Amino acid sequence: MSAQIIYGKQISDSIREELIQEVEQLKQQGVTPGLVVILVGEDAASQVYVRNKAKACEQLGYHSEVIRVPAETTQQELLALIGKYNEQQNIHGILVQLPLPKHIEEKAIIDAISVEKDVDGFHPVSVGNLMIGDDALLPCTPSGVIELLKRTGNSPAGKHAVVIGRSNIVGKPVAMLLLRENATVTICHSRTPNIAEIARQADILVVGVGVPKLVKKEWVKPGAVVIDVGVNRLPDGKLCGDVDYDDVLDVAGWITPVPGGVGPMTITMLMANTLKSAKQARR
Ligand SMILES: Nc1nc(=O)c2c([nH]1)NC[C@@H]1CN(c3ccc(C(=O)N[C@@H](CCC(=O)O)C(=O)O)cc3)C=[N+]21
Ligand SMILES: [Mg+2]
Repeated sequence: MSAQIIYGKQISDSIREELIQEVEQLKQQGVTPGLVVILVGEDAASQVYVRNKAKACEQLGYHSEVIRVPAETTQQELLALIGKYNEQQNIHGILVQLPLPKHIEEKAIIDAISVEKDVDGFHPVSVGNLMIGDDALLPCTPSGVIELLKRTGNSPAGKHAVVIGRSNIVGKPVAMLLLRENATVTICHSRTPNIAEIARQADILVVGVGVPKLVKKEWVKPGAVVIDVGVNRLPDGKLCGDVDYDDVLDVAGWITPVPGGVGPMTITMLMANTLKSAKQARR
């Protein structure tokens, strides 16, 4: 028996088809969704993501701007740039690619983005809205994970979901969304002594830690849904997840590949957030 593969790329394509319909309606009302992506410095991995985001904007007919500034850009200069786009009417989403160079305080940058345009869902107010359950722009990777589960018939309700990783961009928000979807949620991290044992209790296992091939078949309950959020660039240039895919394939019931799993969904949810923000800006 081999796991069913969750083709995030295909699911992402069909969501984009749905979005295109909505974009056309909005455009008839005179509004074109607009996204600006700001890239500080020359990080090679970031270049790929930024290119994929621009491609998605083109596919959906958004207005998109990619602003590349040098690694030496000061925090003050970056804040001024954000201030400009906060005011700019044709821009509905602002994404500053992380990580930033060390001399820039990430928190100051995230705080400066207007909540209405926070399409990453990283602003403290967005995070608070997520916690409370209010309508918010949700972080893209976590909401992509939920979409993958729902659209493959793996609704989290009543399931035991185990999240490995507690980052602000993946672990914590994905745990909160799973809770909102009525899963019973356990969060494991680097100081959890018996991770494999806990992971093996999961009906849904979500892994986002940045350790290539950490999760082996002994960590997985037969038939479990395994969602791999890891995007690790190996020395040979290949992408690899946090799950040892080949090892886990025969045990899991469902599994996301890397690439082609969660990654494309992240970008599609960014497009969905930008559209949502553009719709809200009409009023
Ligand atoms: N402010 C901010 N927001 C982000 O959302 C953000 C960020 N900073 N910094 C970097 C991470 C990483 N990230 C990815 C997006 C798409 C793919 C993606 O499309 N992956 C494809 C393949 C890409 C490839 O081949 O390199 C896949 O998995 O199939 C991966 C990773 C967004 N991030
Ligand atoms: Mg992926």
